Amino acid sequence: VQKSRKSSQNSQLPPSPPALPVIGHLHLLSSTLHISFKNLASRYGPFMLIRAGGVTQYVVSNGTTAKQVFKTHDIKFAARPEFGSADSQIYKDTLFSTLNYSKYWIFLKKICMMEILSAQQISRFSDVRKEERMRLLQVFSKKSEDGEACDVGVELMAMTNNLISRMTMSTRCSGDASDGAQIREVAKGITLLSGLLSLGEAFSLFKKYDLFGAGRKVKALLLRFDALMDGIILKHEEENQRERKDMMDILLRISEDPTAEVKLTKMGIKGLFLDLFLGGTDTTSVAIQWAMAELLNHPTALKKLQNEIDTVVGLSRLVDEPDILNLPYLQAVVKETLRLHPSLPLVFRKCREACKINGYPIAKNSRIVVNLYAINRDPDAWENAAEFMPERFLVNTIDAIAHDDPEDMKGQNFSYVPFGGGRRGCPGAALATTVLHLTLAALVQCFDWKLQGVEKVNMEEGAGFSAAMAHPLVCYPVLRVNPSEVLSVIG
Ligand code: HEM
Repeated sequence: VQKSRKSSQNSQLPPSPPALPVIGHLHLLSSTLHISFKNLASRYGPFMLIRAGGVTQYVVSNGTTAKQVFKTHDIKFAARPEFGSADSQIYKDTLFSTLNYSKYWIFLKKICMMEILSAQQISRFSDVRKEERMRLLQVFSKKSEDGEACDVGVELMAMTNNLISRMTMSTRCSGDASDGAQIREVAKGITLLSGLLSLGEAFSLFKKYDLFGAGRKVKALLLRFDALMDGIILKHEEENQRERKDMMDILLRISEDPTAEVKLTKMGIKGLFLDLFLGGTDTTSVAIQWAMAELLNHPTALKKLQNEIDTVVGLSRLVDEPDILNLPYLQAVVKETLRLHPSLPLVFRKCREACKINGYPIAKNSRIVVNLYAINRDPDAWENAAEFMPERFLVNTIDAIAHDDPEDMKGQNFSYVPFGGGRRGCPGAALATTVLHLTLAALVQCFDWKLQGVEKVNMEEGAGFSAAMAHPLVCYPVLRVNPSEVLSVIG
């Protein structure tokens, strides 16, 4: 066993656990990497060096250190490290989430923020969200009528897939043959395999050999995705008279604009679409699922939320998007859920230019992992950090963020970073929170939720990078307000 690299022994390097030859710290890491990193940080501090296989990375675990990555040196850390899976990545030059910081990435970011994920574009699709919410409520109503249990995650996943599919290309994922359904299948496969690849990649042991064949399978899926996208693009070019422009219409318009600062190619459009499907579906449905699980385990919070909705919205109509502003407890429940369960708990960045973090020199091209999970649960920043306490967001204390601060979801307070931070932070945060608020509100307005055979939901976290629940959330909806009846009231 090598000697621990304590800062006193080598002031150029941050603290690091004792390492084994060749594998380094691999033996200290589990498949829930964010939890392993958090546990190690409680011993080795908020900035530590972790070596696994051939990869050395700095791990950031508190708000003050994250602030240096997300704000002080934001532009220096605005790049992603290369992943070995890039070898099988046909979109490696166009995938927004993995692109290096470049003129092209800046161009795509502008398209995201000003066009396809802008507040205006999101609000144009509020009726689509309402329809999909209604479908979801009807599925649960039927289960309630039949006295059947439901797997909440499966239904939520179908809803978020339909939402993204309709916003991106005006089609639902219904029926096995629909474009949406096929894209969903391919994206699901890619997510699964990329999880495997990135895990191997994080430890860099199997990278060269692709032992599980995941690289080859990802490539095959990407080729299928590519062919599907060709068909979708063609259809959009033929039917370009849609009254409401979806994301594909907007991107095709930009691709044909001779004055655009950068040429958006068809490959570029496909890469961006892949990102929207990979980044925008599971993340949101997993967060709603965690919120439901926390509420089931905290019946007083569930009751309080239902009372707030009953008082503000009443029982004669369904909660709707303009209501969110008047539902502070709902906002607090969503914030507290994302604090405890950030859907992407680890953020990977690459250093573009040498700088210092916490006084330690960081060389160009070093890998940095920001552990959002550990930061959001830092006991120095949050009282009873592991407890689900939405009330903390209702008061303006030193460790709580004022619920009316519009910046607090965007990682401006660096002890609360569910969407990462800085210029590379999540561009879908506004869409995600809109969907989260409304779906959760509708689910608890219309139903009481019961467990059977167990007293508490098992909150164990699943393996991989997505921080999903390890066990399906299976429960019984009991009708409170019949969505079909109130729908007829609001027309
Ligand atoms: C609860 C839901 C969501 C959570 C918790 C979440 C979280 C994150 C996080 C932590 C990052 C990395 C940020 C960083 O490096 O600092 C990210 C990146 C990204 N997210 Fe989200 N996200 C969510 C929903 C969405 C949605 C709905 C979309 C789009 C439809 C989206 C699209 C993206 C994209 C494209 C990136 C890559 C950005 C880049 O590399 O510049 N996300 N997200």
